[in-house]
Amino acid sequence: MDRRTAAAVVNAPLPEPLVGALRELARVRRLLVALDFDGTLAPEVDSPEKARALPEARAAVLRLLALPNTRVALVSGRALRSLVEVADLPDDVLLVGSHGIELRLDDPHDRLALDTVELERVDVLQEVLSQVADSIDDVWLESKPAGFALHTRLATDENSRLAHLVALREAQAELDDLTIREGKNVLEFAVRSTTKGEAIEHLRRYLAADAVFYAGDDVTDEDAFDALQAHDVGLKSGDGPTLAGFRVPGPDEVAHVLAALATFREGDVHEQ
Ligand SMILES: O=P(O)(O)OC[C@H]1O[C@H](O[C@H]2O[C@H](CO)[C@@H](O)[C@H](O)[C@H]2O)[C@H](O)[C@@H](O)[C@@H]1O
Repeated sequence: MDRRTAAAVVNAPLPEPLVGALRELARVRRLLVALDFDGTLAPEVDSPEKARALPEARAAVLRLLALPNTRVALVSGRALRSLVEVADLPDDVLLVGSHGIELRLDDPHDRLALDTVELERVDVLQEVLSQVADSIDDVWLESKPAGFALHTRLATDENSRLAHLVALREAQAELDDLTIREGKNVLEFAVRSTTKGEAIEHLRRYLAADAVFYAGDDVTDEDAFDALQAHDVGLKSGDGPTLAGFRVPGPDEVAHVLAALATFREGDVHEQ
């Protein structure tokens, strides 16, 4: 799509039911805006460290952050450290990393503490999965505090399938009760089982939020959509089955929706 067509798509009016839902949501007293990062705020790229939120999405997030009783959280599969780097947002953005395992809320000293058994299991996982990544072309391993992501984005379909098969077989032969998640060109292994849905429930309680907006694009975001309640709004970015109430084609349109939510909420604040 060329830039003019893309601009026309993004500036196209949002569907009326979505606009109505955003207007309603903008009126609640305490609002949580929870956002997945890759594929939602940031277009997908080959190197995870190069991913950045679209400028329009970042601008909308900053507008939301400036509003009273409005908190923004990033809820990502990335390790917290990686999320902090690529997101580059102010410290009052709440962060959830590793699909819910890591949290950085308002206390910057909060740290994930794995017990000895978990640490040993991470070591075993590293040994097994490194061997898989080292033995198959264009497959690489991303390290996270409680596990690993086996990336196959640049591998052939055949090598990607092979990497998944061998990694599953070898990891499960060594360790039981692993949490295994398949995402976009990635297979993730963790020694803890927390989900993005649990993270949403935790954030809702932590903030005493009256309603939640959640946007996400991948399979693990479905846990978050599943945790939404009747008065919340879920927005799926891109294709694939979803529990979300609304869908847009991708990050450009997510940015448009966030800007609309900011505009409605700014209007309501001025009316109060
Ligand atoms: O929950 P998210 O914020 O969407 O994070 C999910 C995974 O994102 C990253 O991988 C994905 O995005 C990369 C950059 O666009 C892409 O190269 C890769 O193919 C995707 O799987 C991240 O590296 C993972 O750790 C996250 O779990």
